[in-house]
Amino acid sequence: MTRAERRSVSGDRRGTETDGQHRDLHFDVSHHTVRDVPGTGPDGMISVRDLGVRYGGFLAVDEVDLDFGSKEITALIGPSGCGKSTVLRCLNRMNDLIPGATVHGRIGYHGVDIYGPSVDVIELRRRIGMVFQKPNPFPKSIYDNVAYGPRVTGMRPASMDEVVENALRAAALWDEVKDKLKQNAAGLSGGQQQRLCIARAIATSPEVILMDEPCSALDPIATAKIEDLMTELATTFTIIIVTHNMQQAARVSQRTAFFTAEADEHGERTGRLVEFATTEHIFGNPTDARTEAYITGRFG
Ligand SMILES: Nc1ncnc2c1ncn2[C@@H]1O[C@H](COP(=O)(O)OP(=O)(O)OP(=O)(O)O)[C@@H](O)[C@H]1O
Repeated sequence: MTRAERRSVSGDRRGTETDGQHRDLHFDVSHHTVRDVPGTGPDGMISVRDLGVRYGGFLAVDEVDLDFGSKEITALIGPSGCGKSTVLRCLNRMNDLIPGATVHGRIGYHGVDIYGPSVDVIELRRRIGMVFQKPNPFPKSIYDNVAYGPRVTGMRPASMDEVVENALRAAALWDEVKDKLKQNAAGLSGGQQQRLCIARAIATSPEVILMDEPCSALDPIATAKIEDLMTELATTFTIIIVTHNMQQAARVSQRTAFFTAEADEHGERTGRLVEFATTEHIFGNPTDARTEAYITGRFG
């Protein structure tokens, strides 16, 4: 099937649907046991085919094909404006929240088209959580921040205290906050707040955690802690991270996707995937000259 044919099959998806419209719809991937899949390579848990995104008339990114494997860390890198965050946001349909954003192509999650008509977007985002660039805890207690996701997604754990403790332990924050769980999260340091946001994402038992430049607002010590944490989390979760920091991509990820945006004859800069390979290959022996120029600091 050609790209054009695939596009007409999957069609354009408006980005203006609200979560509420999908609340009654079921997104059932429970028969897939991804935790049994060895994390040795892209196993197609998430497969992106011919993905493109428009913001109004502007084609921000196009023709993206990627496969993400379970329990590994994939880094999305490239110069500013090449569409890394846009692609990341498509993976749990966060672009639905941007008025005027339209998505075409296909994203399969355990073989289910996440833009399909029967997908429950709330459930999708429970399974594919997100951590943002700037730590954004809610103006609530540490405990309530972590309990928030399980509460709003209707999880009924036997013990919420246990869910909160486990998530905070997994985010390497428990020891620092266990005696002040009722205090407001705003009192934590930036690095602690970001680990709290990771705990908040973990609390809903996701399979995948998307991270959009999670360390860019942090100092080097807090960054090192989050990087260590990512490596630890990847034994349980699949992590996809957007980062500007190439050393970080090289340190933490097993696979790297390099994007760039070159102006076409009309001057429109559409982001495209240049190369997707093991991190070792991308940083040691890239195939494309543009990748090499970027990782050696000659452009971007
Ligand atoms: N909400 C939006 N509305 C309109 N255009 C947008 C929006 N978000 C992103 N864009 C545009 O889409 C293109 C890709 O942006 P995106 O943020 O995905 O790139 P990026 O590679 O993540 O950039 P950066 O590294 O600077 O964060 C850019 O030209 C950007 O200006």
